[in-house]
Amino acid sequence: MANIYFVGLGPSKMFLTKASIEAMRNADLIMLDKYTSITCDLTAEALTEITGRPVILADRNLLENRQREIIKHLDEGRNVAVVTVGDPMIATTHVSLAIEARKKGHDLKVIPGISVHCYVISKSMLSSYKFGRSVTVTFPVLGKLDPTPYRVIKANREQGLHTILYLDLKEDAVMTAEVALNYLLQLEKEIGEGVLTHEDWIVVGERLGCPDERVRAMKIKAAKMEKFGEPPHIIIVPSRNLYEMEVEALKCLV
Ligand SMILES: C[S@@+](CC[C@H](N)C(=O)[O-])C[C@H]1O[C@@H](n2cnc3c(N)ncnc32)[C@H](O)[C@@H]1O
Repeated sequence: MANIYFVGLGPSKMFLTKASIEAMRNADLIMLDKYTSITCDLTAEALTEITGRPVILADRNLLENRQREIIKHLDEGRNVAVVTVGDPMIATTHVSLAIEARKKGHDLKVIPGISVHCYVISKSMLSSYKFGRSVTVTFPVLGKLDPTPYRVIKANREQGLHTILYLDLKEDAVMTAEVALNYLLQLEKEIGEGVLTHEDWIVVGERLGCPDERVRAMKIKAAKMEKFGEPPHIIIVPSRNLYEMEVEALKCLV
């Protein structure tokens, strides 16, 4: 019987918690999830330096399809920490590994970290009670855009809710805010239900938690001219029925 820790690291080194460091130090082996998020400074080397433990980079294939190899470490008595940038259970795919390990009788410990989800809500100063379902803007497949983000923004707006847009991450491509915005405006052109207009506000978060972080509110017409910095980026599409206080808060981000 061994322990499997699912550890949230937060967005960058300075947001590591005591609890996350302690959990990693209790592990014999650290697996750093390298595919569900990206960060400016939470490298394998940085984690080894902080914890003194060996760190391996874990890709989607290992964490989703080769779970047996991880369970084998546990069966042989080694404690494993699966560590994720942000929170280990928010907008990630680690639950199935957690369930599998638990079914095999291993001890399951989840150590929350500051998720980009919470981080951007806080920085936007929009009402946290008014966030609806979040969604990922994905790269086109065979030249075709997935309309799901458009549909989700529409459904949220119909209920007066804000939408968080995660941007696609692939081994070889990271979606920027410019690209995501182009895709959304292309969907508006194709579907034409007036979900996104040039007068709508968006909030764009760039490199949250890093020294060069920026969180800015702008109208879509201005965002189209904007050059954003290095990724990762995240976007909020606020509802159209903003409280007066929310409007004032957005003005602080202009
Ligand atoms: C699927 S979410 C992973 C969420 C992660 N489990 C967490 O709790 O933070 C990954 C997406 O969030 C956004 N993101 C992650 N970290 C970010 C950061 N530091 N700054 C801006 N956007 C970020 C990007 O759009 C990225 O593709």
